[in-house]
Amino acid sequence: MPTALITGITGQDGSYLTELLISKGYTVHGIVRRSSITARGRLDQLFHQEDVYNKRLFLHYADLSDVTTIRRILLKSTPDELYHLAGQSHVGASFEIPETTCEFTAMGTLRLLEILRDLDKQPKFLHISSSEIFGRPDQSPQNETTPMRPVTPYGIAKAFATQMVTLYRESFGLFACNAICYNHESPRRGESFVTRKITRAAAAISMGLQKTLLLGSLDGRRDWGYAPEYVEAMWRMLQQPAADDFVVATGTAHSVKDFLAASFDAVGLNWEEFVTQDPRYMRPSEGTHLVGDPSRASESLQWTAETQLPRLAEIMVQSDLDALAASRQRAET
Ligand SMILES: C[C@H]1O[C@H](OP(=O)(O)OP(=O)(O)OC[C@H]2O[C@@H](n3cnc4c(=O)[nH]c(N)nc43)[C@H](O)[C@@H]2O)[C@@H](O)[C@@H](O)C1=O
Repeated sequence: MPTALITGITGQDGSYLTELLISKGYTVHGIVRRSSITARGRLDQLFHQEDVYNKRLFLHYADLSDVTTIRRILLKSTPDELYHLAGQSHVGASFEIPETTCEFTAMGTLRLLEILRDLDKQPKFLHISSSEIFGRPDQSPQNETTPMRPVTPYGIAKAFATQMVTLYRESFGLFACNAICYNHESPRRGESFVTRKITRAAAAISMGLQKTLLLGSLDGRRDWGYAPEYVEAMWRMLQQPAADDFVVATGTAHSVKDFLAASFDAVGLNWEEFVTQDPRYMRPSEGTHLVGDPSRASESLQWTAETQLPRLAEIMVQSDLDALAASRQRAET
């Protein structure tokens, strides 16, 4: 059975992708950044399956700047497929830490490509790119040929990495793909991203645990899909006869206000009574009109995003309600 290596395995996408690959019979190696807190909660279900952890799922410590260790992990695990999901993924934070963002997101990707270039057995490579590379595009929806016009440090770092992946495919013959992913959410989304911040607040307010929700700009429109479906598209990309780039998106844009309405509707509340705008969450510059055209993915991968608003918000709110109820019960016993 095939072997995969995943950078960013402990993240939202990494955990869903690991579950998908394990269910398909893969052996999965994951690279984990060493830090004082080991945030592996998203992989919990797999750790508790006796025939999986340390039998078909192996974790290795390495930082994306640690070339010698990454090379050693690649040489020892000899993966057939390498999914590169790691990086500093918060667009707002990239204004505070542009250098760190470029270090991990841009240079981290280049370093991996350079290691692959020297390997005798080169795995198929998938880089998770982002709609942020388009920034303020001239055309809407965007597809794989839309020119990149990033307007955030994160988007600029992703544009660099995306272009490098294309270069290594075209000039060095690597089987290397960019999954140009639009926003994709789930109950495992980090709480600092707007969707999860909203669904958690809607759940907490409805349970009397929170009074208000502070947000930044409500004008943004995003193409929000469901993360477990997006990792399926990533896997399908590496099963193609030739490497290519694919937009992974629903094709429909919604506003932050739409997401608020769907989430607060799910608990029978009106969001306008609880939301206050706070300049601390405003960004110096924002991408606009970001909505993807997933036609190529639909035609070549037979992939379509199924879950959209309001269902997406309902799934996330229900999960937050369940988690808050469970933690309240633990506190009471
Ligand atoms: C495709 C792309 O998708 C994600 O990046 P993002 O689109 O920036 O996602 P977000 O959830 O941080 O913001 C969405 C919108 O919501 C607005 N917004 C308002 N108030 C708050 C607020 O309080 N927090 C946040 N985070 N956003 C807020 C914010 O200004 C923006 O207009 C990442 O996965 C990224 O890695 C990626 O690649």
